[in-house]
Amino acid sequence: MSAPAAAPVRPDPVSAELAAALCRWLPARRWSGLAGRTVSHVETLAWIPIAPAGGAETADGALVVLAAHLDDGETVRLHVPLGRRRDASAVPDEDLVLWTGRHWVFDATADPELMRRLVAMIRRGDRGPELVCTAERSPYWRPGRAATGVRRLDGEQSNTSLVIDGRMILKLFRRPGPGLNPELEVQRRLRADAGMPIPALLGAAEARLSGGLATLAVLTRYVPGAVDGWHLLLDDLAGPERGGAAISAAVRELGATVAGMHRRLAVAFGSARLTDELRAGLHTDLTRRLNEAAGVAPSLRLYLPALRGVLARAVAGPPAGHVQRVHGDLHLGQVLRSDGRWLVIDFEGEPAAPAVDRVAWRSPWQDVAGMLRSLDYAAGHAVLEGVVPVVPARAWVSRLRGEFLAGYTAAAGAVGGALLGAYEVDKAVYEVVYELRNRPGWTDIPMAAVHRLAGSSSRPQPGERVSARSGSTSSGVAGSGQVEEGSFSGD
Ligand SMILES: Nc1ncnc2c1ncn2[C@@H]1O[C@H](COP(=O)(O)OP(=O)(O)O)[C@@H](O)[C@H]1O
Ligand SMILES: O=P(O)(O)O[C@H]1O[C@H](CO)[C@@H](O[C@H]2O[C@H](CO)[C@@H](O)[C@H](O)[C@H]2O)[C@H](O)[C@H]1O
Repeated sequence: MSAPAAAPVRPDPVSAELAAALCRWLPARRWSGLAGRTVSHVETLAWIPIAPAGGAETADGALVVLAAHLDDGETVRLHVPLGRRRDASAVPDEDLVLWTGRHWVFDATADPELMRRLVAMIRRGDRGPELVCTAERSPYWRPGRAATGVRRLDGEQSNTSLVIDGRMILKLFRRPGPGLNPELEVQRRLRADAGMPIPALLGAAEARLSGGLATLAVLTRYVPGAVDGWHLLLDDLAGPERGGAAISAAVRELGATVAGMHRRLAVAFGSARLTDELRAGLHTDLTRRLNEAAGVAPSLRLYLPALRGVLARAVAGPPAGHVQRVHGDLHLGQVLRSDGRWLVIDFEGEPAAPAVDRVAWRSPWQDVAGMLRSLDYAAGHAVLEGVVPVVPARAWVSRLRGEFLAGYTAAAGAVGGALLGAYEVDKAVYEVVYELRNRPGWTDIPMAAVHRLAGSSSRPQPGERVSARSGSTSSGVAGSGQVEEGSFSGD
């Protein structure tokens, strides 16, 4: 299906005035990943009008792809859907970009009318000089259901998602890399596999850029009443049954679900035996990531020798296992529990990783390690918030790690060994950097895990403090970066 291409909103879409306003506005948006950085100028790579719906529209808008040039020489590609209205009183202040004297220009994801029009474009399969929309055949498109509204999610997100009428979720990718987005790629490749534990794909919007198509938005089925794993486990930590039979069974099932996901990804994308050569490459890669992380987070330097030892052990011993397409950033926030079933979302890989790394074949133990780290995170967060003391939190992690691994290994028919430990190190140091950049108050959670994973050789004495920012140690009371004996971070 195709509809006529919509006329441009105006001939010179990004005026000098709008460009200057965007330079000021972008760094404060979490999804831009530009906190604390300076955008010196923006360049318009695509300006795709949001087609009118054929009624009495009160807004116009466009899907805009910008190259944001930073004053340090880096250039970041961003998807910034923009809307324009005379009356923007319903638009939250933080979404307003510019008052032109006649109109407000704002983040179009704050505008339900514009977002509905985008969904309609996907449903029709609109195409234009810069646009390719595609719609899947799906019962979830069925008309006649109640229009309950458009709700933008307000949680921490790398992208921006909106729930449409409680039955679809529209995810706008904010950093559209060149080429097919890994999430859309997985959804398309596995759409016919009813057993793949992912929500059904409904459609997508892609931009034609000079380097090829870039994915701007994906529409999938919204799973009503779903609880993500992070909130489910935080609730359990705060509840009376903490680590009881029901949550243990759910976590064991989660292990089996992740194994099933790996099996299906391997069938769809292929796999290869983990040879000595591949293992050596893996070791080089993990060591490079560790060194880079230590460059950003000085607190890691103290632990480098011990952590390098863990990575080296992963390539000792006889090679076993295989590599394949994996999830790449698996954690409890990426799994949804609904009707006694787990579903996996967000196959984009690590938000900061280069596009080529996100789709590279890896050992499936990387995803397993991500989930184990996440169990540790939930406990660490509960301790940080004073919801649960350290000792029961440790016992909880230990128990649920065991359940997850039992579920995974039984379904996958394999055990992780040294490779799993190496991936836990990799994830924990990634998290230290992630938290320093995004949530400095949480940095103690992965730092405690780094301390545990490094073992006793670099262990500070009880009462000695490790500063996550400087890496220096000193005597002191509990505070930022403190690592306690009997840390909560697992067994
Ligand atoms: N199909 C879905 N059904 C219900 N909720 C969903 C669905 N997809 C995502 N969500 C919710 O949206 C949140 C963010 O989605 P996600 O794809 O992880 O975005 P991001 O890549 O920006 O982190 C998830 O944590 C989950 O709560
Ligand atoms: O969900 P994203 O793809 O944006 O992933 C990034 O952000 C995550 C946090 O939102 C971050 O995950 C870390 O914090 C989680 C709790 O908020 C925890 O469950 C994870 O285990 C921990 O890694 C993720 O690392 C980052 O890539």
